Parts: sequence; structure tokens; C-alpha cells
Amino acid sequence: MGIEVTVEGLTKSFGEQTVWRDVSLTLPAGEVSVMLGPSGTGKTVFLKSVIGLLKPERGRVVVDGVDMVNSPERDVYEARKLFGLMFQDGALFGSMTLFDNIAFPLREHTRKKESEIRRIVMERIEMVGLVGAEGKLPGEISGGMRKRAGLARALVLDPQIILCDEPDSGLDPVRTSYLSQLLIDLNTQIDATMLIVTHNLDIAATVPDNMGMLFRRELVAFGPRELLLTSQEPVVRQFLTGRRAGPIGMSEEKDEAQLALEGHVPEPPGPLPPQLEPSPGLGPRAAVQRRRARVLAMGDRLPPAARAAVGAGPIPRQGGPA
Ligand SMILES: Nc1ncnc2c1ncn2[C@@H]1O[C@H](COP(=O)(O)OP(=O)(O)OP(=O)(O)O)[C@@H](O)[C@H]1O
Repeated sequence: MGIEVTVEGLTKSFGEQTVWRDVSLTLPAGEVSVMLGPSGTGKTVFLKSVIGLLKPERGRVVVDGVDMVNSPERDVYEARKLFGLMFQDGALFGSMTLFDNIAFPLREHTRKKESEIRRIVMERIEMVGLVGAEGKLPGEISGGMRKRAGLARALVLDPQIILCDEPDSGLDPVRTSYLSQLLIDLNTQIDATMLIVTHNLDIAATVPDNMGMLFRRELVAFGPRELLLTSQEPVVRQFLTGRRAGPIGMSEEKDEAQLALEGHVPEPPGPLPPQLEPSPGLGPRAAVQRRRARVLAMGDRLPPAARAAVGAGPIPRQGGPA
């Protein structure tokens, strides 16, 4: 099973500009989480901070006992091997075949023999549905195939934590649906902890076990999918419905006066969209049962609408009649 990631009181600035402050959350082991937020709210900066490529001024990110913010670089480098990273553009080397691109981390970071490398690479190529394309150059394939190749490369070192930065960017809706299914199938097969940064409403609604949202330099919410999907928080509702009315404006946020002028009342949430199931033949996703037990144990830390959506029922009143 994947590893839990604990983020405590994280604050990141560039010079005078605070990107976000006091972000705390836990990515539960082996579950899929999505981080949402309007453009420029620091989602990519958050991913880079989790893996220790950027250093926030305050707070901790604890992975397998290592603080990715404050530990010596040697320890951070070792802990980074637990991660698989998928960048927006696939970040493939243009002059290398897909096979060589996907084999690159194995050749760079391990002493495995070529025969072993071939076995692992072909296994991952099959997982992401690229069999037959391994000899092609990145420039000879579609954007969707490049993304899947980027995902295959993120998987070769058997990561326990997978970070995906906007895996859907530039994909058409059909390819995005395939990608959503692929992410759920991967989680079923390798049980890794996954964090996906996206703007895509379909992915947000159907893929993750947990969701979070960054806005106005803060983490507005983070919790089980039911928490955000039933939320009445105006910024969350606006984002999840993709409407213009609400606190998010063209240049990130509207001021209070503009908002009052619009007299905006958010629409109540409708029925919860179902979460994707693993493809037939893969068996159940282990994270589902674990998450259910974890969420039910949250008790009254979940608001009533989210509890109802989880199927937990109302909290019994203490001291009242049985
Ligand atoms: N290395 C850097 N130096 C200075 N500022 C930076 C650096 N990296 C990011 N920023 C700033 O931090 C803010 C957050 O950027 P980030 O790319 O994380 O946003 P995002 O939420 O991922 O946006 P998008 O959804 O558009 O990709 C932006 O204002 C950006 O200009």
C-alpha cells in the first residue's frame, strides 16, 4: 500500500507574494486525492513543495518519517525515490523513443540489467495501453499518448506516491474519460497514494476519494469527496459548477463589493455523481473499503450533508433515548 503524506502549517512565498499560507492536510495512504483551484492559486507550487523541489518558509511535509521541507538534502533525495511524477506536458525527451524515455529513470537510478529493464518497461507500457508505440518518438504520437507515456515513466520505479500535474491538459473529453479510468485502474493495480492537480470538473467529480481546493492563498477545504461535492461554500460550488457567478473572477478573485452587486446565492448541490469503478477483471479497489472505514470514523467532523452522502446516517445524540 502507498504511504501517507502529512502536510502541516505549510506557507510558501516568492519575495513579497504569498502563494498560500498555513496549509495542513493528510493524503491518506493508497487513496486518490485531487487538488482544485483557479489558475495561479499555487497548485503546481504545492506539488513541488510536497516532493521537496521548492522549500516553503514554514511548515512540514512528512513522508515516511522524512520532512521534505527541513531535512538534509541527502534524506530528501532518498525520500524522493518513493514518488512518481507526471508533469503537464509529459516532459519527455524529444530525441528518445518512448521505450527509452520510460526506461530512463531505471537506467539513471538503478543498476538493473537491460533484460530486467525491458521487462519492467513493457509491463508499464501495457498498463497505460501503449503496446506497439514503444519505438516511436514523442513528436510522432498524439498528446494523449504522450501523457500516458509520462504516466508509464512515473510508474517504473514502483512509486508509493504518484503526483500528477494537470494530466488532462490539452486532451479532448473522450481522451480525458479514458485517462480518468486509467487513473482509477492504476490505483486498483498498485494501491499507491495519488495526488492529482486538475481544473477538469469530470475528473474532480468521478475520480478522487478526497478533494481539496486552494483559493485566496488558503486551503479552503480538504476532505472526503462527499465533503466538497455537498459543500455550500460559494467558491467550491462555483468551481464545481463552472459558473461565472461567484467569488472567482477572470483575474482570480472578485472583490467583496463586486460580489455584493451580483447578489449571488450559490445553487444547492444536486445528487452526487458516482465515483468510477475499476475496469472489469481488475477486482475491487482496496482503497474503497479502507476509506469507508476512515470516513465513517470521522463522525461529527463531517457536516450532515456529507455524512448523508457517505451513507453514514445522523450522529446519535449522546445521553438521549436509545
Ligand atoms: N519559481 C517561481 N518564482 C516566482 N514565482 C513563482 C515561481 N513558481 C510559481 N510562481 C508563482 O506562484 C503562483 C502560483 O503558481 P502555480 O503555477 O503553482 O499556479 P497553479 O495553481 O498551478 O496555476 P495553473 O492552474 O494556471 O497551472 C503564480 O503567481 C506564479 O507566478
